Amino acid sequence: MSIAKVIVDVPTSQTNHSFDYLIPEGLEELITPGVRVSVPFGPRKVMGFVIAVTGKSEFKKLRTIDQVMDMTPVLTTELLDLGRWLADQTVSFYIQAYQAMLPQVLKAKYKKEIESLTEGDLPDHLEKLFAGRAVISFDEFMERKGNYRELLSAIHEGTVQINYIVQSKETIKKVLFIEPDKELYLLEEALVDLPKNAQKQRVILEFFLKNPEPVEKSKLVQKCQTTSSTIQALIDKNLLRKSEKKIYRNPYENTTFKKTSPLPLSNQQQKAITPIWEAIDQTRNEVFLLHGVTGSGKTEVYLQSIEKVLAKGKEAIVLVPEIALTPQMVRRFKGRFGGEVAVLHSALSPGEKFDEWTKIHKKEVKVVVGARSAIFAPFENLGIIIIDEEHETSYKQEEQPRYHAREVAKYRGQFHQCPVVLGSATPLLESFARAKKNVYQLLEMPDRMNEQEMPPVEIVDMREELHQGNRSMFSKRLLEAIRERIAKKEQIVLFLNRRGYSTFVMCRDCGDVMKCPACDIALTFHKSSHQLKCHYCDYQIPMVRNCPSCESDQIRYFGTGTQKVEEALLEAVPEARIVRMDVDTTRKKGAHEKLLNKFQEKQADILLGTQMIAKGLDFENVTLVGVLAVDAMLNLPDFRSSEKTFQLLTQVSGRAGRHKLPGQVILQTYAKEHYAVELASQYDYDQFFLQEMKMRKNFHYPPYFFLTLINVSHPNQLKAMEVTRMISKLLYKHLSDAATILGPTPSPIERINNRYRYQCMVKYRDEPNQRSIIRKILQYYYDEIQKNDLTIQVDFEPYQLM
Ligand SMILES: Nc1ncnc2c1ncn2[C@@H]1O[C@H](COP(=O)(O)OP(=O)(O)OP(=O)(O)O)[C@@H](O)[C@H]1O
Ligand SMILES: [Zn+2]
Ligand SMILES: [Zn+2]
Repeated sequence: MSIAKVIVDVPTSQTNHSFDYLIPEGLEELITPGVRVSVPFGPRKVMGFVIAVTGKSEFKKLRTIDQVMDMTPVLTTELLDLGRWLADQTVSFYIQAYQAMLPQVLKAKYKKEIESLTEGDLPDHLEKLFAGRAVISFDEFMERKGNYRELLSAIHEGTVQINYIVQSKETIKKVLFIEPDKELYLLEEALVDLPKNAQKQRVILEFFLKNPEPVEKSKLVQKCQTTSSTIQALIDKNLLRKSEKKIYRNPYENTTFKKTSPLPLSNQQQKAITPIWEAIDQTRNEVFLLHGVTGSGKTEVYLQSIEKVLAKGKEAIVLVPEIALTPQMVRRFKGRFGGEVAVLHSALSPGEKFDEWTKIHKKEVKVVVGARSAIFAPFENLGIIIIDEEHETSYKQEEQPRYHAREVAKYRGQFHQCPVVLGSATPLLESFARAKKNVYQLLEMPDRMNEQEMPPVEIVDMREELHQGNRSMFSKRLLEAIRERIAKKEQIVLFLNRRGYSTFVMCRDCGDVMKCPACDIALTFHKSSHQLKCHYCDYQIPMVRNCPSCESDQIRYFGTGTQKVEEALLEAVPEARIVRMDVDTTRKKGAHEKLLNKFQEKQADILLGTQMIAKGLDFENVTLVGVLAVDAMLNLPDFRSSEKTFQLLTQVSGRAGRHKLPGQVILQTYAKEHYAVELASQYDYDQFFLQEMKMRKNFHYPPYFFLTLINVSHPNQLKAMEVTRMISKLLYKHLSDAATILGPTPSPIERINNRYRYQCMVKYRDEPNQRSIIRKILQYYYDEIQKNDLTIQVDFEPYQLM
């Protein structure tokens, strides 16, 4: 008796364990761990993942698996274990973890078909089923009681394959091909016999005599300047035939990638890469922190590390933040490794993502470059994992399972005994601290490739501007510099810092920002109550009229949009040709690339945008980078606001003067003396690290303490508050005395979609029981979550504190 242990697609705490099902006869070989099945569950049929197969069960009456959904496992045993670990770490359901590892399309409904790949005969039963056809539906195979064992061995031999036919339109791309239906000499004869007036048909036949391969119909029409009816006429004569092919939609199809070869490494690159190469050679797991300034040539180090891995027949995962996954970036990897590379990012349609994933699953590629979820690429022989811009917050998933790709990378690195490389010009404080303690091996690349100094940074004090009567958002200095570059036909990147929303209160006269005395984060202005509140603890004061430091009445809250900036800029510099890049202008697919191309081809002088232009861009002609309002980020109610500001300023500055022309950076701020601004302008990461670590120590933040953020929301404000208070109480009671529980307090964004949001936060160093306590709390509220519209989110080591 064979029994499968199945995790069913019913995400509740009662069902968060495996269920035993009988494996029907004949399916024993097919049903292996990692395969999805359809099983009866209560009155319904649900999908489930087989996680193990055993010979016995402690239950007497077992139901039987209804159908098998995959012919080959979609999750490897490594990923099955990883999913379990992930669910435990993030206090989510096993099913959520498994689903997170697969492309969206596999969660939807789809049909399967079996395609014959052989010219010769298939095994008996199959041959009969196929009856000369190239493709049959899987349903037919089931209905006619096909032989699974035969099918499976045919799959292993590669004589048939299973195709997933996804029913949403955008996910399939079938292309019509035309090819000769007769031997070539017969085509030649037909050509001679064609009537004189069949000139158009003649062109097509001549084409095929020269190129007898199947050709896409649309290309044929184009190449022969012909029409469908002419082609059809030849098909009717049985000279040509149509065939449909499912092809991989290659999102970069129309881009040609120039083949690049490895560059001779600079001294610092050589020094950095040697220990990575050694780890690859010795099949040894180690985490490297590659700290290299912008333009130091980190990417080349990645490329040549991967080359080594490929030479050993192994595979590589490269993670790049979503917004840095530009065609420029993709080009660097495809240029070096060509068809070995799959690209996974969110701008692809579900179908395209599925195609890329399939290439990985079928082992047709050896390198994947992608955003966060690419960390789950089902490779089985990993030789390296690289995370570029490791400090980026987009590596943390902000829904269940709330995992961080870095932690998953470390897990997989250990499993495969391969190196994990974290690269950044501004490593996350926690990572740098680990490197200092030798938990990670630190690799430093302090110099730029072009051996130029980093571009000089000029800080403009916007308070001064105001005092001199300039109330606009551009300083005189910045406008002057912009005009100068336009006159010289050089280009400008203007960066508007506008992350999230800005409700901090600042004095425009002296730059003072209202902060919580206990938590050192900016207070948030609440319009409804006219109060200033801290979002970590419950400190609050009435909104002030005058600045407590300088008495000025120029105290107000802050924020502006890119569109407004564009208008103002055009007024000030009418000759400027501006490309604006923000969420609005890049909504359409391909828009991002188009805008960048426009700028690249110098059809614009100024690239104006938000964070999406801060990273990865490399334009030769950019000599000026301007940052309009540094302060918006500096004053987010987030203990990482200084660090994020430092990172962002460093990244933005890194866009200037990357090639021959010298660059310059102008930062506009009301907080000239802030250490994050000052040290960023000096590119002094080490000093920033020391200063920031002091703050973290004083106020008990990471890396000295860990945080857990619990967010409760409900349409009724009192309810949300009450539940949060109860949770705080329970945590206080069950955690150790060394843990601090802050709150309950309203979340920085107090209400979303008419739901009130409250939060509490745990600061702790070591609470081994925390996860099980939180699981119990969640179970306690289970009914209310199900029936009473309550949500409770738990975020371990949160990155978003809104
Ligand atoms: N060994 C080398 N020889 C010559 N040129 C190189 C070499 N390595 C890198 N470069 C070039 O130097 C420039 C900067 O390198 P790269 O973009 O890899 O730096 P980076 O550290 O990844 O920068 P960023 O963090 O800003 O993205 C690129 O134009 C790259 O082609
Ligand atoms: Zn003031
Ligand atoms: Zn506070």
